Amino acid sequence: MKPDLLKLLDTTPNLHVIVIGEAMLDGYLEGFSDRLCPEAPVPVVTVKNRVYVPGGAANTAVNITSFGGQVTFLSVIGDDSEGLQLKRSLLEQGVSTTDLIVHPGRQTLAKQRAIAASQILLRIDTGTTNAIDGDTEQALIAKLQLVFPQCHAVIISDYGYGILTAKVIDAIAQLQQQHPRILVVDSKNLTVYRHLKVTAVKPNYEQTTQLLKIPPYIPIQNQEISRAEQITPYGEKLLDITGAKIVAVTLDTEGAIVFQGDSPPHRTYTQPTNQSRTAGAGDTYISALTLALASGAATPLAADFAASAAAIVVRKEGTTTCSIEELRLFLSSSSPTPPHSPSPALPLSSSPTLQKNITDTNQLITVIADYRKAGYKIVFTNGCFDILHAGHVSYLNRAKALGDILIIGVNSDNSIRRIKGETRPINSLEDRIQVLGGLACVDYLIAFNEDTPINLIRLVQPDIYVKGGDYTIETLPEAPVIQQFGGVVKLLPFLENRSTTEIIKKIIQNH
Ligand SMILES: Nc1ncnc2c1ncn2[C@@H]1O[C@H](COP(=O)(O)OP(=O)(O)O)[C@@H](O)[C@H]1O
Ligand SMILES: O=P(O)(O)OC[C@@H](O)[C@H]1O[C@@H](OP(=O)(O)O)[C@@H](O)[C@@H](O)[C@@H]1O
Repeated sequence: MKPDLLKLLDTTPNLHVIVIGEAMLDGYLEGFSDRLCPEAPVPVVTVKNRVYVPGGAANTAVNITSFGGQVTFLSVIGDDSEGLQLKRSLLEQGVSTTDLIVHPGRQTLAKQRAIAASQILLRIDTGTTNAIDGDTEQALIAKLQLVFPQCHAVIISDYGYGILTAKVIDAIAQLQQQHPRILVVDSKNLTVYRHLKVTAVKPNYEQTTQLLKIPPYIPIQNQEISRAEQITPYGEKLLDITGAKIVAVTLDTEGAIVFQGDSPPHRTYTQPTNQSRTAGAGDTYISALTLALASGAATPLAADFAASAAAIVVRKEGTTTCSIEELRLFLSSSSPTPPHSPSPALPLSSSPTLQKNITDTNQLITVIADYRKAGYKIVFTNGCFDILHAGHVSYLNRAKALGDILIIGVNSDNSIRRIKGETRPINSLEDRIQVLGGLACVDYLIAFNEDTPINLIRLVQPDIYVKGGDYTIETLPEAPVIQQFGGVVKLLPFLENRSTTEIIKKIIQNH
């Protein structure tokens, strides 16, 4: 359970958000390709299915609606078939098109992808990209003036295709002075919004390096630093360049890093989806961030909310959104995924189950602190888990059910040798961690080399410490330590006739 984040879901439906920016029509032409074009060495795609969805700023508007918010969508489209299709798609997704200005002199922006065998082979962009004319500008400003005083928040979704002209930006600045609102900007050129002193900006990594005029990070062997590490020292500079109160830098597979005033940067992590074919994860992120800030959430909570929504959409294909129900399910799920899953910078091996393995106690402390802040109950247990059997699995599932996050201290090979003799363990620490990591109930694993887990327990300070076997509270050496910091000890009996020693005996007898 993530109580604070879940509470936000109750407030977002009451919010009215203006989205202003470039409406696009995203097209997905899906088919197959079994030959090359005779005129040029390019694949011929036989289209079997066409899907059209709102894109660009229109995707942000749809995202607000899908979170249950009320949206006024301000944009300019052409009087053409793409414009008609876009209106239809917006209406299908519950976004009113009454505030869309149709300008016969413009061609609606459209981005059509040709897809075969799940690969985007080509994107064709069409539409007018120069600035809107004076009359359209005035009409847009008039609409803004009408709705601005009634809204809770404004999102500027500026792809640089002519809607956010200097006059429109100035009009927003004036309105913001008269009726200060949560004002969040996603723009390829954030510097032009500096004088607005906006609430938040959301550059992605590429835009951030451009803002900072630093070269994008290219990994060099043996000098691996993450993009988050590269950007972290620039928090103050980014706040200064953009004039924003909050700068949320989204880093695709690395999650996001959020800067605000003198507070330490707030980092969110994501489960990297390397083959992600999602378009508009940034649109989802900014929509959720804006709604959370408009609900009065503190910045770290708003950032976690946005990261959770983005984590949902990146599992989907194409231009897509996250519904309030999906988010509720995600946030209620007891199995932790982003925003708090371990950083991809952790020692990963080829196996995803090893992502649960923490080798650095500082990392463990950070992870636990984050969960605590969000109101989670930490359960801790420890053991050898050599040759995992049904008794272990049932025990661990019951341990997990006692709280939210299950952390296991796993005895190192040396500590098992000392406790159980030279012939043990049968399986190495790496293998035991790999097997335990495959269990859905296990959230984090950390090895310990001492004979008892007492030092680890002092570090974790679990809400609930679980121990199996024949102990009583009186005979359990860890019990006084747990009780010292207010934790609870739970003793769970093992299943009968299930033990690693029994398995070893059986193998020796029968084979
Ligand atoms: N491939 C991915 N795997 C996991 N999460 C992702 C991936 N791409 C994006 N995200 C999530 O979506 C957020 C916004 O995505 P990003 O690509 O940084 O922005 P934009 O879409 O604006 O370029 C990220 O902060 C991250 O949480
Ligand atoms: O900026 P260009 O490439 O010209 O046009 C925008 C597109 O790249 C896509 O950008 C995505 O946003 P994200 O940038 O993924 O958040 C979404 O808004 C899509 O709907 C949109 O088609």
